[in-house]
Amino acid sequence: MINVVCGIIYKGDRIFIARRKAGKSMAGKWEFPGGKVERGESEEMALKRELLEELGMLVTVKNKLGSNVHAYKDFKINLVAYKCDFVNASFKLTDHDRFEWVTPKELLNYDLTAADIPLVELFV
Ligand SMILES: Nc1nc2c([nH]c(=O)n2[C@H]2C[C@H](O)[C@@H](COP(=O)(O)OP(=O)(O)OP(=O)(O)O)O2)c(=O)[nH]1
Repeated sequence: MINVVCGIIYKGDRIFIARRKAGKSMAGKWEFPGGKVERGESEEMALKRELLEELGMLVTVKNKLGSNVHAYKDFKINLVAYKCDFVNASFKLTDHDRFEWVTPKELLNYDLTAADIPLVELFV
């Protein structure tokens, strides 16, 4: 099982989502950004590190919203979601090719990764 942490990043009433770029696994799918938790790292540390690396983004990590275990064809992930408040960002994208700030209701209009869809119910 792979432990992945992602941020439900709020700016006012909108949430940040980003599209995985060509060449990545699940290219073209939208996600809540984040990444794999490394050995010795807390989930909060991993999330802050990944957001800085992938988006040049600084957030305040708040409470854990929930998690979802999803079995893809080749691997299984435990995707843990934390509520975050946006602070600032350079938006220099390394792993994504688009991003949007959307209302919770708009989220399901995007082609999210399969693991993300049950998470949406936690905050819509
Ligand atoms: N960050 C993030 N990853 C997600 C979400 N939903 C989902 O299935 N994933 C998957 C995609 C990846 O298999 C894994 C996250 O790893 P990652 O994107 O940090 O992977 P990586 O940099 O090592 O690159 P790659 O091997 O996936 O190409 O979790 C999500 O909402 N956010």
